[in-house]
Amino acid sequence: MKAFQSIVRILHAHRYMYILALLAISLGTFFAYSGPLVIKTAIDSLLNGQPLDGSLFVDRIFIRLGGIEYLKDRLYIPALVLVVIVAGQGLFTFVAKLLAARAAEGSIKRLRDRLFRHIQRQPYSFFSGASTGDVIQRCTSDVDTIRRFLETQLIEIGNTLVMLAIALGLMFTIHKPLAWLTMPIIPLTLFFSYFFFRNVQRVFTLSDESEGRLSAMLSEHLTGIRVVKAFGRERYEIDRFELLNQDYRKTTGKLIDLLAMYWGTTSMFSMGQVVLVLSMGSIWAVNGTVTLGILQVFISYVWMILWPLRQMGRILVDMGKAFVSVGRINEILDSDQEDVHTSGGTGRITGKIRFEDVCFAYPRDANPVKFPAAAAAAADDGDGDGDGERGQEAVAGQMKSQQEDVLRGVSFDIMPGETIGILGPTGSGKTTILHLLAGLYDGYRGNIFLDDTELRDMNLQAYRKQLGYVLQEPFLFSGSIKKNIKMGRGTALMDDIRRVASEAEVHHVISSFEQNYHTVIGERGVTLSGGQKQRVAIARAMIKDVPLYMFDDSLSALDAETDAKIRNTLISRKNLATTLIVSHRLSTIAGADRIMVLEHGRISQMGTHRQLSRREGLYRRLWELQKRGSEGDILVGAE
Ligand SMILES: Nc1ncnc2c1ncn2[C@@H]1O[C@H](COP(=O)(O)OP(=O)(O)OP(=O)(O)O)[C@@H](O)[C@H]1O
Repeated sequence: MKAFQSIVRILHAHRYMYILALLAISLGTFFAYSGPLVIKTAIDSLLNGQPLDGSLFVDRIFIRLGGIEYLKDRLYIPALVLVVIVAGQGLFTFVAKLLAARAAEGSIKRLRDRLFRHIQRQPYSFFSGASTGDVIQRCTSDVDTIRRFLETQLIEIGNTLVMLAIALGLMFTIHKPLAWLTMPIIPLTLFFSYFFFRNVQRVFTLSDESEGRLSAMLSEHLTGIRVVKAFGRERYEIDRFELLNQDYRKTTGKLIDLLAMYWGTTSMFSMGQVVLVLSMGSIWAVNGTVTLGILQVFISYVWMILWPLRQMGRILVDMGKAFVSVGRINEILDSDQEDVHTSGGTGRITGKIRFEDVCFAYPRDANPVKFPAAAAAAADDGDGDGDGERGQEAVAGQMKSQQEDVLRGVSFDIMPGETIGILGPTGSGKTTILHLLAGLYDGYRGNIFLDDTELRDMNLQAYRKQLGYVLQEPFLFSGSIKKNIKMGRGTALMDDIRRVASEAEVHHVISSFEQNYHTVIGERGVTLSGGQKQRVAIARAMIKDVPLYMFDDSLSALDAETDAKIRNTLISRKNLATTLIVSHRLSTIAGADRIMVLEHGRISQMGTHRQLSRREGLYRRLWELQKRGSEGDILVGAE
């Protein structure tokens, strides 16, 4: 029922067009049924001389056109009436299909827009738990399943109902006993179709989920193809794909089997029905109980109602699929959007930050959408032995650990314009601090103040516009380098773009490309190295000219010299903006105003390089290691 309501909601904006389409298809059906009636009246009255009793509208038309005697000598007139009827049927069917297609396309466009808008407004946690391939499948394949249903099948449901109503009305007016004989096929087919529909829904859910797993695997595989190649895992991946593909084929095969069973059985019903009407009708015609014209009408009508009745199977298949797809799309649409506190403060921040006893655990099972593909991937331990159980245990264990605090009572103050280096072993919570500061996760305990406003009371959209955040894994969009950098500030001029690119030490690289800033990167363009990508991402953040910058290990792919140059630039911008630099490289953060050392989700040390290099602790140990090694950089974790 919910799925049906959702379909109505999807159609709502184009409901009048759809109603017009239904009206047009009903008129088309009316014309279709009028044809046999004209032939019946011509046979019975014009050829066999029966009087026109006026009980049917066709009789009345014949009387208006001049009556039996007049038309007998002008048989071309009933023939012309037939031509008009056929043309009318064609015209109205065309109009109905056109309107239904337009209404469906319009509704589906709105649905796609709504889905994309909704996905954009999902919290960060949605994406960390999402299976990209599965989400793409919901936005494309599932949406298309609904489009097909709305465009072709929904109107057919209306058409079938109208056809049955008109046919039954006419048949009972013309000859009651023959009309009763035509009835058994209707409940029989509807009853059978209902069971068929239930089964289709069940099997299509399996098939759609199976397709989701296949899409997810494909999307992940294409993203990680370099790892696959580097580890020589092609055979394993091929086997995994073939297994999923086989599963998809199997579930789709079940659907085909169901359809074949449906067509076979309803064919049998239909033939039985035709034989029944034909044999009884012929006996009654021989007895003189029915006229030849009436028999001809009934044979035509039986065929005419059989087709849409049997079509019910196809309609129900598509309806079952559409309901499943609507359910999968609703899982996304029903999930809560990110609360960006639009009513909160939108003022410009100065870059003053205060963490007060902040504790945080990543939310468990944060994604409300069930991703069968992700579950299957989690249960696959990669040794190809199908040992799902151990895999499932691993997932449960992982879930448990996710509930533990990853930040444990973190407190610090940062003044506007300060540069803070954040250092700590892997998993100590460095990125988590930046995540919280960017408002990507709520649910922390304690307080985070920006100036004197708690983050929870700030308008996140307005606040995030004041952040320059360079993520650990820089992502550039397909398009020109200029377009990518301009994402930071849409109004930026070419001079600004060149300036920030120089500051990020990437201008000379871009200038060496034939089309310099217009060089297209990504799928259809130049592939940048890891370090070049990082630098373009840094330029994109720098062009924002904001009071707070956060660099999450963003200089890691750079050589020591470039790293030093960018650091100097950041330091020379001192007092312009507060800057947080997370790094594993000691040299990257040694020049910061203060350094925060994180261990196991707690701040173990905080101070200037001078202070920390003299104090007992992780920083000093690392610093001494560096001094002893003197060559190269010391990376935290290599201790
Ligand atoms: N989205 C997430 N869901 C659940 N747990 C997470 C998530 N992101 C990180 N964690 C966990 O939180 C802990 C801290 O992670 P965080 O990314 O903050 O560490 P980090 O110090 O930045 O590490 P690295 O130096 O390797 O980047 C880790 O144990 C990690 O497994």
